[in-house]
Amino acid sequence: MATVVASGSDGKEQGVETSVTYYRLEEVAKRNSPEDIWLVIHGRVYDVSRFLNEHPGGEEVLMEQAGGDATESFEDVGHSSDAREMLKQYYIGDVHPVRTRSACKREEAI
Ligand code: HEM
Repeated sequence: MATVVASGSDGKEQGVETSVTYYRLEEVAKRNSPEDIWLVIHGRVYDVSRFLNEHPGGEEVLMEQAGGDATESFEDVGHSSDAREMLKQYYIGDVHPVRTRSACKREEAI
């Protein structure tokens, strides 16, 4: 009796078709209060509102980066792979790849 193991040879694993929400930096910048705080790390947007008082590095450092690009400070700390894994829980979308007028119009039309 042979056992055939399907190993996703077509490469269509989950995640391939998922849609991404894009946020403009202007939108992210508004989320800078302790109740509503977003950060950008490596072009991805994270809503860390519910993580503020759980962050082992304290809430102050997150507040300092609120609404902005925290990539450099995140990397400077040398966060562990556990910390990087945690990012997924707070991921809400990507930074809008293009900031041209036509791209914005296209987005509004969707
Ligand atoms: C959603 C984003 C973040 C997550 C999930 C996160 C997670 C963590 C975790 C799990 C630790 C414990 C140490 C480790 O495992 O590396 C930590 C420590 C720390 N984090 Fe973050 N962090 C985030 C963003 C930031 C940002 C933007 C800063 C900005 C400066 C920062 C500064 C620190 C500092 C200073 C420590 C303490 C390091 C130490 O005492 O050794 N973190 N963070």
